[in-house]
Amino acid sequence: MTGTDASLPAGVVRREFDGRDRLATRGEPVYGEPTDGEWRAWDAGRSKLGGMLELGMETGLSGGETVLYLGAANGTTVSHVADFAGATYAVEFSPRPVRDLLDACEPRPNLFPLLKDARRPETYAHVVEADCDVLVQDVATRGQADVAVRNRRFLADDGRLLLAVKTRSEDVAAAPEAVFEETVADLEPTYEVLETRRLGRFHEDHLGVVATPR
Ligand SMILES: C[S@@+](CC[C@H](N)C(=O)[O-])C[C@H]1O[C@@H](n2cnc3c(N)ncnc32)[C@H](O)[C@@H]1O
Repeated sequence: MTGTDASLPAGVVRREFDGRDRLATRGEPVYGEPTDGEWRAWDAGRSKLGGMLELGMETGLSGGETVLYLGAANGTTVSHVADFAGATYAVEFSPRPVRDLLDACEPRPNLFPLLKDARRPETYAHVVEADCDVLVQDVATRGQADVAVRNRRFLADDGRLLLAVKTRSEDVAAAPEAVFEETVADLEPTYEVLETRRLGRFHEDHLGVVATPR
């Protein structure tokens, strides 16, 4: 059974895998996820964006968007994004996961891997197209708000930032709430924050943020 859900982008459905209702996209499998015909389960426990969609956050995604994805790792989430989006630029600075990312890119002509540091957007500004619709960020590094601010230049004025903030990447000792507040405060001059939600059920100590450029 496949169900469409108005809050999900076109190309993302709810579908039953092994008796469990899961998010799914259509594409080649990447990380050993269950498949059913051309559908592949999107494991929200391994994907912050998947968790944001599962929790019903208003991501503004409708399908077909141009996406800049920061912190692509080995392609788990960005491969699902490329299954429903348009041109998808995947930035990752660690060479090891990029080898797997290249495999995920092979059957996806709209997915472009960039072995780059997301703190240095000037190093990929010549490749990424202007006015992206969506900036997805999951870098799990210190200075997550600063990375989002630096990459604002790629977003259209009415675009969306979909950010996963990991508290322990900022300060292992600080209370998660304090880190979340500080991160949102650092975003505020550059972005209007539309929604925040703890991703707890899927990702401990992570905050999902939806924002739009000011
Ligand atoms: C939590 S993992 C990302 C998981 C991935 N988003 C997914 O859901 O499939 C964080 C990734 O961010 C990468 N990263 C951290 N700092 C970075 C930076 N400054 N530039 C690019 N990538 C970075 C790490 O190497 C790591 O692969």
